[in-house]
Amino acid sequence: MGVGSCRSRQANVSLLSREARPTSRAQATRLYSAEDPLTILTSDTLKETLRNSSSAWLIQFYSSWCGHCIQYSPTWKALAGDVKDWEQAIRIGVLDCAHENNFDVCKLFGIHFYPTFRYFKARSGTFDLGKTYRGPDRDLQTVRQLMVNFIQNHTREDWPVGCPPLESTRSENVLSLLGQKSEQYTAVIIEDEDSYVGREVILDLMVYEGLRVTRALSSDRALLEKLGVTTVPSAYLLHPNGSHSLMDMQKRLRFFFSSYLKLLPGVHRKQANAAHDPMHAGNGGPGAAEVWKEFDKSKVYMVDLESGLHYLLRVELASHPTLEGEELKTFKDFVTVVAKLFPGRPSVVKLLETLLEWLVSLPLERIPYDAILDLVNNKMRISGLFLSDQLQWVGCQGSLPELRGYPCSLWTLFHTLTVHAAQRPDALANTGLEEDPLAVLQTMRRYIGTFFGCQECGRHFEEMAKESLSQVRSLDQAVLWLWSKHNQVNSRLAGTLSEDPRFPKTQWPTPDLCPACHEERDGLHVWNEEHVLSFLKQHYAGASLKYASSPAPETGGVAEPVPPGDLDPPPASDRVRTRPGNVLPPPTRERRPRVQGRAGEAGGGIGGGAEAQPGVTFLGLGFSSVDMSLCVLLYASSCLFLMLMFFFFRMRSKRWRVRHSRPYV
Ligand SMILES: Cc1cc2nc3c(=O)[nH]c(=O)nc-3n(C[C@H](O)[C@H](O)[C@H](O)COP(=O)(O)OP(=O)(O)OC[C@H]3O[C@@H](n4cnc5c(N)ncnc54)[C@H](O)[C@@H]3O)c2cc1C
Repeated sequence: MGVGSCRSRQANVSLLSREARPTSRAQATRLYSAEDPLTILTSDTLKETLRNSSSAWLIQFYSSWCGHCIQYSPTWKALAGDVKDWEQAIRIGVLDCAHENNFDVCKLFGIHFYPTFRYFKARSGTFDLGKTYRGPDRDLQTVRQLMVNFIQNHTREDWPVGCPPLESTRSENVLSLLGQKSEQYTAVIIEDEDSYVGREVILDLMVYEGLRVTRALSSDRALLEKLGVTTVPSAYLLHPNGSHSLMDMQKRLRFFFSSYLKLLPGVHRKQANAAHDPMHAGNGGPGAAEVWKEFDKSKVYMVDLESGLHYLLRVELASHPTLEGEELKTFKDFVTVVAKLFPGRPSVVKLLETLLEWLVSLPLERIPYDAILDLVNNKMRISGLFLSDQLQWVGCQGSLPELRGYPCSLWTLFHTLTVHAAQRPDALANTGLEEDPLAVLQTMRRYIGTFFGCQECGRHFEEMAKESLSQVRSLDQAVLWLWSKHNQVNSRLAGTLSEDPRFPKTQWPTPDLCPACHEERDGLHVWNEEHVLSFLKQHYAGASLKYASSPAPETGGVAEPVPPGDLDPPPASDRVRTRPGNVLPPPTRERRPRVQGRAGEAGGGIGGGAEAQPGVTFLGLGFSSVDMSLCVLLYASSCLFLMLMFFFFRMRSKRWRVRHSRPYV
């Protein structure tokens, strides 16, 4: 890119004293890390990487001491994230010429200024120094469009292996497909000749299967007329069943077109491991072993949150035999936050509140987790306390048993808690956590770091927290912080094996959920955070929250999967009212935390099975079935006693009357 901003100091650097080198080395790793969505190249890897590469490359040769390079690095990272899905066509790399190991290779490639941007063609068998970009404009959109141009400069012979054709198609090619059945969708982006939207959408979708994207030009009048296109860019969709229609887009932007197409049913990211692909798995179809429950992705399901809480309290934490010190403090804070903010059904909230009261009243410095489990399992049989011990995923169900589930519910739980903290700022009053906008996030951070089973996830989360959590100043900012960090994780995990092909990791909320959240500035997708915040509040605390009837223990049967249609709101009145007919767990000592199969699997739970005993509420007091039996017994014996007394006195008075009615002789 034109005249570099910092002149190469290779000669000088090589003369640096040994003392100066560690600084240079430390800086060399400062600008880019393995977490960034780009390839960090070195003298050992550069030539080998470029030789016969199946994709083209755009490499920034930078110097970590160069101020311009430092300032430009966020743009470069954003660009790399933006075009991550183009990797089979063109890849983004960096090489730090300030690193002493790289001096030679930078010299070999003739790098004199930093940063220097070089394009390298795909499938080049010979040593190639690349083509330097010399334009003055380095903004993200310009560079991205240049990448498209560069790909198009390839010939048929050296065309990147996985890259689909980018040239426009002719009307007859599109018209001949109308009404034809096919195994996949075909999307046609109709646009002006100088527009990049079509080519960018083609590249965005190249790692997805179940769909082919092509582009046609607005100058093709016959096509526009036939398809009824009046404005460009537009997208026309041909369905596998032969039907076809114009795509109804809220905004005619690349991000909107791409997101819409990625979310079409049957369209999913190609997996490196086909075993993960539900379309290729066993007898086919997602959740073949499970009963798949249709659900509404614009809703949050209480059954997911409660299943997550069950797993967290009875399985994840139960692997710690005792809690003490920092662990105990983290657990207490976690229970405080959920007891005060969890928008659950009364029986669950009452259980959490009882657990909190118990923890607060206990002066112990060390608590065996079994004691906590007894309470979670309601061994004391306090009426109105109940948390199902069945794992039932609805919004968090995965297409394979190992995908989604608990981690999905954990994210959902913490988003819900941050939003409820922002909606009800007084909820944490008198807990020691009040007035702290970071209360929920710090609790989450400590929970994830201390207890979350995925240690690597905890390490990544801690890095993000260290970097920016201290900048959060308000409860609203806390909501947005967690949202943006979750998106960062989504972006890092897109295309990896933990991604469920049926639920691709996208930047969330997608345009179909919140069109107003998305905007475009200078060709780059940007978030409208005001709209994102109100969307999150509505999604995690508003009408989107769907309450599910938990397994119905009253029936004495095994819990049924909860169909989304059966999801009812909780009693609106209060959070601690006992639900009539609530069920208490059996008081078995041997009771262990149990992880059950997905919904639909057989198995009793706390609430499933003949052991369940109903309780009753009277004047706000909970009575267990034992209490009730004693009452009945007492009542019956009192009646008997009164009747006996009645007959006794009656007989006595009769005898007395007979005696006194005799005339004195
Ligand atoms: C703290 C934490 C760190 C993790 N780190 C890693 C890791 O390093 N490596 C790894 O492989 N896995 C990690 N995981 C697991 C991973 O993030 C996913 O949870 C898992 O792969 C399941 O993904 P999912 O498709 O169900 O969606 P999830 O990412 O779990 O999201 C659950 C639901 O939240 C909503 N959502 C999505 N994005 C957002 C957002 N930005 N803001 C608000 N709501 C959103 C959507 O409705 C989505 O269905 C982590 C999980 C947690 C809780």
